[in-house]
Amino acid sequence: MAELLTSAQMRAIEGAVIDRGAVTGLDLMERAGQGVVDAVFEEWPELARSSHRATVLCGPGNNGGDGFVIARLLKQRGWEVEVFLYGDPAKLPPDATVNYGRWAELGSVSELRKTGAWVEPLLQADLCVDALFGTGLTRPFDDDHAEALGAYVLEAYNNIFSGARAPYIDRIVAVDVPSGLCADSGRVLSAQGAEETDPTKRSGVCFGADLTVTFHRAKLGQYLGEGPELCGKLVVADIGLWGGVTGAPPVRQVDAAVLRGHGLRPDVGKRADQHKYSHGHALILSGLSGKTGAARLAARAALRVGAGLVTLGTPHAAVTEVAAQLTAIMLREIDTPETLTRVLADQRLTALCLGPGFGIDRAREFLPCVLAAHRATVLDADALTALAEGETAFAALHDRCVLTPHAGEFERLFPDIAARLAEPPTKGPAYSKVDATRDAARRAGCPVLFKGSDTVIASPDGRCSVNAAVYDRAAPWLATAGTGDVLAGLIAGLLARGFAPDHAAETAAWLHVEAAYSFGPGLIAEDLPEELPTVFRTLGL
Ligand SMILES: NC(=O)C1=CN([C@@H]2O[C@H](COP(=O)(O)OP(=O)(O)OC[C@H]3O[C@@H](n4cnc5c(N)ncnc54)[C@H](OP(=O)(O)O)[C@@H]3O)[C@@H](O)[C@H]2O)[C@@H](O)CC1
Ligand SMILES: Nc1ncnc2c1ncn2[C@@H]1O[C@H](COP(=O)(O)OP(=O)(O)O)[C@@H](O)[C@H]1O
Ligand SMILES: [K+]
Repeated sequence: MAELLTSAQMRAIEGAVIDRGAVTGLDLMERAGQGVVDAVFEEWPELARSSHRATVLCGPGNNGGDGFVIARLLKQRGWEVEVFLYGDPAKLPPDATVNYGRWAELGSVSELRKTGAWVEPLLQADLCVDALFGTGLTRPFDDDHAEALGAYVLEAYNNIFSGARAPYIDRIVAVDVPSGLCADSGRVLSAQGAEETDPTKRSGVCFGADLTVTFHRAKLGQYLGEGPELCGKLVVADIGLWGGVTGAPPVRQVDAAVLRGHGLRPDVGKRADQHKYSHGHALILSGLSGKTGAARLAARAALRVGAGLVTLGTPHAAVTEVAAQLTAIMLREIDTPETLTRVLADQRLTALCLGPGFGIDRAREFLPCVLAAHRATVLDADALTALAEGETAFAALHDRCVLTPHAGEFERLFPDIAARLAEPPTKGPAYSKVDATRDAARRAGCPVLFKGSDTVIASPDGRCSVNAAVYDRAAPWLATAGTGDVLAGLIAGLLARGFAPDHAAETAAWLHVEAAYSFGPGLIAEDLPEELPTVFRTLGL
């Protein structure tokens, strides 16, 4: 299980190991610098074959200290290295001071001045090392030096509005975190209101990288928001630390191991002595004629993910349309909440899905009955919009529900939380999608799955995981109509099988991306359920 750390958690792990006397901060800094150099040569083997030119930008903290180590290690390999320091050498923290001194025996340190004397060497270098700020970033680039850097980065290199990257810096490696990016939130810190007085500050500035080498464990901000785009490629270097997060529940990255823990494995998956009712029965409520596709997608996904039976609850007027397109999925006429209540008397119906293509008016009408049934329930799409309208419905949510909002639905459901998340992040650590989803789950009293390429799943007790479709799992072709309906169906199918709501959400989110990734570009929502058998085979199920 991979934990994604906040800056504070990383500091605590480092502090605990140092306090035990097992290692010194100086050792860790040396290993960190070596880890970056190793990763650079792994990524760009051509740089390892002969000596080259590097420009190293060091900041005022230990991230800068790592930069001095890297400068020394490259110099010792015969590289031509120029080092610039942003800050006062007399104020460097102790380990960085030692490494400043060691570097000073080999080369000079220039001040990272407002005049931008460092820009030219940077452009001519074969490698630029960004060791300005790491996990200690507390505010945006905000003073004179930073202004020059900011203006340069903004104009020439990495304008986060346009996403434009400078074509002329060959290779940029970020030490730990791209400078300017908040390691906890994946957001670029920015000065509030600055754009009104100075156009160069109209947004946050971040030194986007081609390669980011982080230490011990990945940080949350490398998987959230703009983090993946700005990190480029992410490598985690082992620097000999151990131990995980204590106290608050850690944020986990959903992976195959997490899924096996949730029961998606051969021995407790499906056994030969079981029959279809052992695997539960999901009821997916369908919309009116012309809107039934979404529920059919969800139903297909529920069946493929292993629910023993799946029934589509269909309004009378849509029965012919739906029936014409079903085979293994069953159909039941459900026109009113009263009929639904009668249908739900059958306790073998183990999970419900309300929302996809359902219609907001009908969702408003059915929601109280669905919630009163106290069955494991996915609320998606129109059900979320209806839920956002009424305090009574919201209060009726129970811990067997799962909410699956995308950003727009999240904003309707939790306007104050969304507003906080939308505020410019002026201080580090900034409020993150993880914080927002945790707050939402606490308020709702049930797991919330907040969609996106950085999907976050949180439970009311603070447990939280990230299922990010980024780096080598990027599947941007998931952004196509109907994939959300498939996700809702996957969750419903897993709920029907008896998965706990948060486990169902995590498992479904992971399989969803895995199926998309396995299918590849050209994917449409219909393909997702059909790709599941391949994913299961790959998992050895
Ligand atoms: N933890 C570990 O296990 C290991 C950590 N290691 C390395 O240490 C790094 C963390 O070091 P760190 O804590 O010294 O923080 P860092 O990112 O260098 O910056 C802090 C300095 O910047 C300043 N500052 C902040 N924002 C600013 C701004 N906008 N503009 C101007 N100044 C600003 C801030 O000032 P202050 O907020 O105090 O005023 C402070 O002086 C970590 O990322 C990794 O690379 C490895 O060596 C080995 C193992
Ligand atoms: N760029 C992306 N990378 C990975 N997954 C994405 C991306 N964009 C959207 N998704 C996923 O696709 C699904 C879209 O769901 P949703 O917004 O409800 O769409 P729809 O209502 O059309 O089904 C979500 O699971 C979301 O996490
Ligand atoms: K950095």
